[in-house]
Amino acid sequence: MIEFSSVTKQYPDGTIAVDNLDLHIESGSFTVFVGPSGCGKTTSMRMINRMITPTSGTITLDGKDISTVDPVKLRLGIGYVIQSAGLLPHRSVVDNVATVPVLQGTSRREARKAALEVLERVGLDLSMATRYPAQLSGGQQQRVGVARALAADPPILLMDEPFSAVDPVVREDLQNEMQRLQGELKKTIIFVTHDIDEAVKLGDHVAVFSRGGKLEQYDAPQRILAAPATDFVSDFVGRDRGYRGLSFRGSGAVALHEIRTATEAQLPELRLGQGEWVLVVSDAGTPRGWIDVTGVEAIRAGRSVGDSTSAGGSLFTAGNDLRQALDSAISSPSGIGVAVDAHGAVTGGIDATEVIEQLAKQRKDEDRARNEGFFAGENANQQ
Ligand SMILES: Nc1ncnc2c1ncn2[C@@H]1O[C@H](COP(=O)(O)OP(=O)(O)OP(=O)(O)O)[C@@H](O)[C@H]1O
Repeated sequence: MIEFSSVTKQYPDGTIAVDNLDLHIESGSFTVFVGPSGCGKTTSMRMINRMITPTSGTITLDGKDISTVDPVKLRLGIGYVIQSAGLLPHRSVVDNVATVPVLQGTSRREARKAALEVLERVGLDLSMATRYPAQLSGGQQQRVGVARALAADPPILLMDEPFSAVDPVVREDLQNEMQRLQGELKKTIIFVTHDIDEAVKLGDHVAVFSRGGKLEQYDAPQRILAAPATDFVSDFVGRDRGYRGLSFRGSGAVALHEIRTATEAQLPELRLGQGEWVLVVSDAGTPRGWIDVTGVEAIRAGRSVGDSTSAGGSLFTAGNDLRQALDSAISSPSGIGVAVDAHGAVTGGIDATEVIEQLAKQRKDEDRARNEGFFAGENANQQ
């Protein structure tokens, strides 16, 4: 457990980077510090491993004031990942990861063996292990950065904008990997980002800071989206926060309906009315695209299947969240979102109104549960 008590950091030029911060971080939690540039996220994080010293206030780690702990010893228990990965350019990937364990006295052979295991754990192909950092992509370097921070198995991991320098697709991969890793490792992670989407995706707790180092809200991500505590938070999380909040709602209870499908071989024989759509599938049942009456006529006139079908929308898997289900429906040319199984085969469809009905039902159930809780509490008080 990490506890900030009335922590302020004022730099010598008078800048107040962190203003009277009180924060309680549970062991094993994934806490994200989010806010605009210059709001004191990095300063707050670096005070935890004593790279920066608070001007006033105390930080305790499992009840012990960290200002009384030798910084070198303290940092042995705190992994640190930064945006540029910070790898040593003249050491191979495996030796970069083995650096800290070797410094701690592990033999080079043992440390390398362990390093390979950690590299595998963060999803890096082991053929990269003998390369030098410059021979890796940005995303691969970040994986090595995470592996290096994990190599000494520290209970705490500090991550300062680790994924902000890579493209959006790689970034999503790294975020998913991080979620998977945390599911396995259960470290105490403090993660800094200025991207609210990243914050609510990764964090089980999110701390929103505003300029001047003020903590505006510290809450579960769904609460940050559903009930912003201040105007600042409401502006910061953005206008489509309601839509983004759908990602915290499971789609499991939405019944899928059957979708009319056809394989390429069946297309010339299709009889469709105006406004009707059929999903073209491979022999294995995976979606290829949508076709309507105009497309079928084009095929009969000799056009290729590719030229006669409309590309499908996004896909979702039963059990994914409502945001994915809704996105699938509204991005689909037919208005029907396509659900697939783990092998990519179509399992059914959903339209946007069904998603919204499910949302309304979940909210009604929540209201009922809240009211029942409230009246139960009231009765208890009367007794
Ligand atoms: N060494 C320093 N001396 C003076 N001011 C500093 C120093 N380091 C940071 N600051 C200032 O303190 C404030 C908080 O900086 P900090 O880096 O903690 O913010 P941040 O939220 O992490 O920003 P970013 O997202 O841009 O990294 C900023 O106004 C910054 O200019």
